[in-house]
Amino acid sequence: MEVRGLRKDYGASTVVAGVDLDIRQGEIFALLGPNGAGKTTTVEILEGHRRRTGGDVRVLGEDPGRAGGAWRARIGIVLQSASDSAELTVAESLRHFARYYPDPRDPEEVVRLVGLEEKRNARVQTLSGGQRRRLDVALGIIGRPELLFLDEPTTGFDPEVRRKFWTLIELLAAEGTTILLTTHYLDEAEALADRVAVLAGGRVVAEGTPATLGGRANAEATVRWTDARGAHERRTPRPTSLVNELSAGGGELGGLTVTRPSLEDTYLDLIGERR
Ligand SMILES: Nc1ncnc2c1ncn2[C@@H]1O[C@H](COP(=O)(O)OP(=O)(O)OP(=O)(O)O)[C@@H](O)[C@H]1O
Repeated sequence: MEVRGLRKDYGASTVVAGVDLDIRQGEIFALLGPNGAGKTTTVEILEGHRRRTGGDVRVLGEDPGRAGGAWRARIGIVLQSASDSAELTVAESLRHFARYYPDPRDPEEVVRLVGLEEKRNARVQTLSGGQRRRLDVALGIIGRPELLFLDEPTTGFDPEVRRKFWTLIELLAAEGTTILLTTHYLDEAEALADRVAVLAGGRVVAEGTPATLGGRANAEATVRWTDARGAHERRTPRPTSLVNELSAGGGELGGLTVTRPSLEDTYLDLIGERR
């Protein structure tokens, strides 16, 4: 997927202001950013659900603004709020949507993948919020997409289900599915994404692997330790030297920790919100 100079205006206000992205096949890419940053707008343009004001976009080799049904069958979409087929059961809706695709997954397999076996015969309207979201994910992957868009996929998931969902996403990526997800959970981005981009005010303010984003890997570290005089904390760009110095006498340093900024610290710095 290649995006160059993507722009979206609503009247006089520009909500996407020149975004460039390259997402490789089989990659898990996370789009981060505060509310209103332009994530959903960007993703909806890439899905062909919204017109752009400017820029070049190629998704699976085609312009989503012009692509037809064959292209659409190659992508899977999980929106923030899904359309409803509340009268059907879980298994029925999966069978129903499978018919739209040339090479769908087996609906029973998909029920298992998202952990809805016990609810396979339940009507959609009786599902809990988190179960409903799992069905959304199931519907997003039923067509065996080459590219899967996930807009805040795990909102409302309990911790165990979130972990299972991460495993599912990793499985799909291992099969070669390209995944673009938006999320407000930085632990999710850190666990899943090969690369992340931070969007703020309609611009990409940083891009990289979760480990190196915003110079994180080489950022100033905080060294903490405790001795007879109490607890100490020092920030330094060269923590190894400091620890060497402190332990020169050969003694153990009590409670020694060396920490770099977390992805969340880095993210908050990037969007200008760090306390
Ligand atoms: N149809 C529309 N008309 C006018 N403004 C819009 C429209 N859709 C979105 N916007 C504005 O565009 C900006 C970006 O919205 P968008 O939904 O892309 O943000 P987001 O990064 O996905 O936010 P969130 O994290 O809250 O989902 C917001 O200021 C929003 O109010």
